[in-house]
Amino acid sequence: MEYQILNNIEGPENLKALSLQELQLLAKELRQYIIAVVAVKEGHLGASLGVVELTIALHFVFDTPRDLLVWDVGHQAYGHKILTGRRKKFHTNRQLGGISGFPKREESVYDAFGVGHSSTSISAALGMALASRLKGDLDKQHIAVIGDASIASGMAFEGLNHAGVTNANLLVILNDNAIGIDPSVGALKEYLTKAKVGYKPKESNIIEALNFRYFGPIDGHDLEGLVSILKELNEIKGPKFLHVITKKGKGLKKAEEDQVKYHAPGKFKPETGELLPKSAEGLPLKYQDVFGLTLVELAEKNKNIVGITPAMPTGSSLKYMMEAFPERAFDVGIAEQHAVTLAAGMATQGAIVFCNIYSTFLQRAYDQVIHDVALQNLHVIFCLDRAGLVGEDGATHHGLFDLVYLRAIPNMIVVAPADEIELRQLLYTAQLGLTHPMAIRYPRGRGVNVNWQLPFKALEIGKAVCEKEGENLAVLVVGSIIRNAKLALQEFSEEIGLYNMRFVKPLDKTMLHQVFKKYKTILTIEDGVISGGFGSAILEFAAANDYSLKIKCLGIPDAFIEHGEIGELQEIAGIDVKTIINELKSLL
Ligand SMILES: Cc1ncc(C[n+]2csc(CCOP(=O)(O)OP(=O)(O)O)c2C)c(N)n1
Ligand SMILES: CC(=O)[C@@H](O)[C@H](O)COP(=O)(O)O
Ligand SMILES: [Mg+2]
Repeated sequence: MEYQILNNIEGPENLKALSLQELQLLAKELRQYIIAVVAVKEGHLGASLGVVELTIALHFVFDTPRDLLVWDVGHQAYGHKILTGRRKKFHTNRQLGGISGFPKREESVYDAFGVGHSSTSISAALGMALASRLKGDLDKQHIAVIGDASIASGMAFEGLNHAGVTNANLLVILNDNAIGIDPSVGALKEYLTKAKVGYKPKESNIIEALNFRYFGPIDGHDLEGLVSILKELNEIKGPKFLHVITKKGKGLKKAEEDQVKYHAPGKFKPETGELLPKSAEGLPLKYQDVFGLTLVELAEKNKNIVGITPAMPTGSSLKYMMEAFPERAFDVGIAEQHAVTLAAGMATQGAIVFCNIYSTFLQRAYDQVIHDVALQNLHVIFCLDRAGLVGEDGATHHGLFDLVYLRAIPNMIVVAPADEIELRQLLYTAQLGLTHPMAIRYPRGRGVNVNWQLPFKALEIGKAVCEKEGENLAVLVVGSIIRNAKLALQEFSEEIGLYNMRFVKPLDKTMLHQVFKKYKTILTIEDGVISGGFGSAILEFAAANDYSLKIKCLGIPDAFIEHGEIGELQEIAGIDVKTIINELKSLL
């Protein structure tokens, strides 16, 4: 396809002179360009396709970057990136050294706020609006574009609640496509669905009740209508709310028909949307599926088992339990804080709750983990998927802090299985009448064993495994990064011992005393931040017991790690096989 208009767009200033007809052609080309690049380079697709017209209309009407535009989550901002000077770089999206898959302040002045985690846009845009007012800048617009799943999160409500009493120059645009990654849930979603079909009793408009002027719902693919209403809104001061109806995946039939799959579909044929076959035959299962399928097995045997996910049934594979036991598995929407306290409440009543949250998203519910779960020593089982480096989603999504923030909490058991079989056995162990909260963290992607469905066997809490005895040097590892350690050790003979420590808390002190008495040097390896993590726990153990061995810790250094392939990022962080080999050589 030729990009007659798009090829001449170096920034939003080039949009201003275009006619409506040209803007409509631009929408077609922009959509086509996103499809062409994402088909080959992968990434988030459906969300960006759905906001093509909205993106063009926003940059056409508003004076960006002077007017400040905040995209919630940011996975829908590909069109925004392309129109704001990154068209030629778009093919590097999410690759090492390339542009980020999410808006990022250091990447462009048009990216008013860095995003990745949901529901921050209203607070951020409100903050900007209040700051503008303090500076006397009263004409500037501050715009938050937020999806129907993201607006149902607590943070978004908090922002709306505050904005409604501020008179700030804030425009909240609800991009309502009735779906998150999975179908949206909750009473607000039901309300919005009714609003779409014309049920709009003014006196009970939830948005107007919060002191916003409400506009809509309008068709988010009608460029002319969008331009017209945005021009009107640009003249209105104070908090205002525009309800826009769009279709996720718009313009690619298959993406419209299977919106869950095409949220981030992997490679596909750009002409048809047909997914390129990816054979999984003979490959180990993904960790998430081992979690999901094992949970169903356990739930079949134990009726007290309950599952919770905050808006990630597909990504976490809790969907299997939702299908098998719909009354015992809950998708609570993007509500990590609620998910944790809900789990705590259930646990007080004897439910055995598996609360599955991506490691990075549990950060949002830290107080709930401490105050509602751990302080009351409730038996909630946190299953933290996507722990460690996640790859192309980058800094916002890596699960690198969990070992640190969980290890610090009294009563918590913190464990990182070495592979998916250990994950299965830990899930089994976790529901056997433990009296503490427990966090099981495991990585994105596939495991290492084809036969994962071994008979259930309880693993002793706080017990490490000696994989291999050595002579001078012991390598202590937690989690699936042990794979790199095993590969590295193939380069050496008998002198190096290898220990799968499994538990970060409680540590296997008996094993550690043996190790510290036997070896001269210790190397710890983890795929989390070094400061305060597993290696730190070993250093603390050594100090507490007056051991003066040489201890070296490998893990993620004190810096945010960008996006790229996991192997590339491991190299940057210094936890790849080659770096481990070099470390071992220098320690021997
Ligand atoms: C705090 C947090 N939890 C979960 C996610 C994972 N996530 C990314 S996009 C998304 C769905 C967003 O849906 P919506 O806001 O409706 O936007 P759409 O994809 O429909 O454009 C979810 C759950 C996240 N980014 N942040
Ligand atoms: C935008 C977002 O937060 C999600 O779409 C995330 O990218 C999902 O990650 P996984 O692909 O690991 O499920
Ligand atoms: Mg949505």
